[in-house]
Amino acid sequence: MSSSAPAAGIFDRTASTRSVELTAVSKEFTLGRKRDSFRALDGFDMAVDQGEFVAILGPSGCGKSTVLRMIAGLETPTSGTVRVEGGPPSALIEQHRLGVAFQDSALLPWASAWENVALPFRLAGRPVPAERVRRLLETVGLTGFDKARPRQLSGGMKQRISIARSMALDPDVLLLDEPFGALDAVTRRRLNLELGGVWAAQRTTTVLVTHDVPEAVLLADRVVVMTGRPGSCAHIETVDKARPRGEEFTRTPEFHRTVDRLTSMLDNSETR
Ligand SMILES: Nc1ncnc2c1ncn2[C@@H]1O[C@H](COP(=O)(O)OP(=O)(O)OP(=O)(O)O)[C@@H](O)[C@H]1O
Repeated sequence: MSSSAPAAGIFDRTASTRSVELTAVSKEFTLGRKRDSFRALDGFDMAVDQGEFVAILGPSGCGKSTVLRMIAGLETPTSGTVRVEGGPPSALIEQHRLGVAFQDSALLPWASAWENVALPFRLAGRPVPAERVRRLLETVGLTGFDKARPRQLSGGMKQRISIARSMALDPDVLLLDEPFGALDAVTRRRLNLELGGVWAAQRTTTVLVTHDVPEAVLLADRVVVMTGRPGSCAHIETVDKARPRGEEFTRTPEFHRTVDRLTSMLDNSETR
């Protein structure tokens, strides 16, 4: 079901199918008045093919969110390059071809579920296609909640709206940073299965940052395991399992072996 490979060489794929590419990326942050700097990422390489789902696992503080923020154009590398769909991240953002959902669902509190999902169309200055917004709400299981305000919804429902919103403009690349991190284990598992189903139908190129090893193995085509800070790529796991992947996949010995192997890698990763 799954296969391990050393970090080097696994991303040896044709450039024409490549969607996201980080090459020898390092990031230094400046801290405090003395302007001390510290290195968060060191020579990080990653490539994601079009239509691929890649999950990033790593110890706390190893730079996972920084990687995602670079792909989203919110941070720039100190050295190395970040290319998305063949150009700098800014090009994709200007064209509204990037979808983002983060841990805190960041919904507009005064707006209805429907208006929150419609927001990307308004920000892009496009007419809101009511039927598409309705279908997005249906896709994430929120039919009938279109008029509800975020405070009237559970945490899981808010995250579903956030994910529906990130998919609204049918982005070329979807970035998910711990989208289910604040949820209880049962809700998280259910939403994992739902996201897997939605994703299997759309196959949007996706990068997911997560602390949850089963979530990564269930959802991803490949799992990147990072070293401790400064973060680099320690290992890549290919999860070679057909989609859609249902709950039965999570009960297979292969699933548990892969989860155990990646968990022990994370347990052993130390700050360099
Ligand atoms: N804007 C910033 N200025 C200074 N340091 C930063 C900044 N952003 C991130 N860092 C630091 O860079 C390191 C990596 O942060 P990042 O949030 O990317 O890690 P992470 O792997 O996502 O962590 P976690 O798993 O705990 O969420 C951390 O030590 C963090 O404190």
